[in-house]
Amino acid sequence: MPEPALATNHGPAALAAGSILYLDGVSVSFDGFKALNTLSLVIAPGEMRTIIGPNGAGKTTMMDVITGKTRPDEGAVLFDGSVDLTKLDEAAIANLGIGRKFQKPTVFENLTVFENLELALKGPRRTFAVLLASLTGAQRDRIDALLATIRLTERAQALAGALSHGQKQWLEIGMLLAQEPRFLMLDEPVAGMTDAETEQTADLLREIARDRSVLVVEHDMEFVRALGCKVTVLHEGSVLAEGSLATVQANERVIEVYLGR
Ligand SMILES: Nc1ncnc2c1ncn2[C@@H]1O[C@H](COP(=O)(O)OP(=O)(O)OP(=O)(O)O)[C@@H](O)[C@H]1O
Repeated sequence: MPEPALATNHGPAALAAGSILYLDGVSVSFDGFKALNTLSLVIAPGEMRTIIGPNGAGKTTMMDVITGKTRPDEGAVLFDGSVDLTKLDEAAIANLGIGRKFQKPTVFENLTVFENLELALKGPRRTFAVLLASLTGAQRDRIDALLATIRLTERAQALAGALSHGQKQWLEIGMLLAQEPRFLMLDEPVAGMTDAETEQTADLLREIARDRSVLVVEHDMEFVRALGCKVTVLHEGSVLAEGSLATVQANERVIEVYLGR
């Protein structure tokens, strides 16, 4: 039998094969302005990655492309090595196990913390009728585990509306985790949090990244440092630098972009 044509360990196909998320040469234009400009990025299974970059660098557009909200003009966007996300709608992409947390928490303020998680649990009936049906022991255990992960065990019966801003963010992370995502994106999760909450959020994210890939878009450099993962710097829709936080902070081009020189 002849050898397969792609019997190389180096080409794009090989890079994509071992990845959870693979972006190659992705461009998006709005009225001729390139919000993403041949962006390439590879995230490994189980990896946590932070994306930083000045305002307008393309971070939101990149997440919109991954979740199917925005279609790229060109380029490859593959999930799990081979699933072409540019061919799927937002619901299908969410069903693949790609979760996204927006900056502002969106929890049901008039329900308890427990009920919010109950609603979010993976299942065929994600409606309020779920709250009337009794929980199985396994579902109850799952909610208890989620409460522990998001540090809200003590607040399980509190109304979500009574939580602090940081706790609301954790609850929403718990609601996303309830859907068992394989790849979770978070947009500035610690904006508006106290220092103590920010520190706990870094611990929380490191914990959840043990079982899934996590991408964090962030401006808070202390938080980025606490996450301790590889950092990608976006600028004008492309990758400007990539590496440890110390490496990218020492990069001349990164310094120029951030200081506006
Ligand atoms: N729907 C749109 N129509 C026109 N221009 C857009 C649209 N969405 C984004 N842009 C432009 O594309 C560029 C990249 O925007 P994007 O929101 O992706 O950047 P960002 O890195 O998320 O910035 P920020 O940190 O401010 O949120 C910006 O110049 C923005 O004005």
